Amino acid sequence: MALLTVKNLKKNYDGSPVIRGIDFSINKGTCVALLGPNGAGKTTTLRMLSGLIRSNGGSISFEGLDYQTDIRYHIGYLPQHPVFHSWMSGKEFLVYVARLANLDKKTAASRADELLARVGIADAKNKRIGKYSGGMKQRLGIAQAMIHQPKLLMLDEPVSALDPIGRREVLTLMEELKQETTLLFSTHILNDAEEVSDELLMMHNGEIVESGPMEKVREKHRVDKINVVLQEGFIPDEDLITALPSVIRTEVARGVHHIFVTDTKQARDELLQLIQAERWPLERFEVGRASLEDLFMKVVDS
Ligand SMILES: Nc1ncnc2c1ncn2[C@@H]1O[C@H](COP(=O)(O)OP(=O)(O)OP(=O)(O)O)[C@@H](O)[C@H]1O
Repeated sequence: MALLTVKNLKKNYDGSPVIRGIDFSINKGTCVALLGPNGAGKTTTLRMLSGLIRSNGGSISFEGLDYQTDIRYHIGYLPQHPVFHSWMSGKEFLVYVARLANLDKKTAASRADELLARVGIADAKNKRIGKYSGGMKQRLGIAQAMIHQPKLLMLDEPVSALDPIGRREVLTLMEELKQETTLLFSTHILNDAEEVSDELLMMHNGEIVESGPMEKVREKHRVDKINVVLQEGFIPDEDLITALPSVIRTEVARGVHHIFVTDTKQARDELLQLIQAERWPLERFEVGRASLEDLFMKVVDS
């Protein structure tokens, strides 16, 4: 059974639809990226799932229970802009959050220590949060979301505001956490979705425009292309390339000829024959894979 099922979920703001009747489900043990540009409706969706705001229609169920039953206890949520008391230490903050989640004093302290170690900031547990780096704060935020051992961990844009080091720290932590819990995170950064998640929910203008396992989605929107790099300074006759039966069009960027084709196998043979016959100084030849960005553009344009 799916852990979370969403059916025809809607949200309006000031009478205008922001979430336009979305459907999806999340299976236990998966890591799902809710991917979409700014304003697509990701935060609004996560806020409805976390029980922070009400929907204007549709249903959300968790392990078969509808949201009339309070299922918030099963969900951990890290908002896009978490607020911390900067004068508290990391440990004090987690104990405070644990007490709010109804854990007794002793359990709260041991759970705080366990989580500080889990997210890799145990050494800084007595340091004031005001002195933490962005990556450390985000890791503390994830620990906060996990305090009550939720079955589903939801993170809203967990790495968007971080510098490269912080991003790496948090992405590595997410890689580890996805082995232990079901994870749903939102992002507008295609690479992050690609790196961490197994499944995609692509959102655009309040709708889910594509969803499914990463590889399946890739396969469905496959763009066949071959990248060719010739010796620097050598300019081939582009017309010879576009005249090949399997070639649709070509683009040249930073010395790489991106050749979009109908059939990669046939195009590979035709291109290699041409390069050999014309004695072009070949440096690199690779059968390309569409980037997630190509894919996203294709999905939202179609
Ligand atoms: N409280 C609100 N009142 C009115 N409109 C809102 C409110 N919250 C969000 N919106 C609007 O709803 C739409 C979706 O916003 P949302 O924050 O869910 O998108 P998002 O995909 O999370 O984007 P971002 O990454 O920029 O936060 C936007 O047009 C936004 O302006």
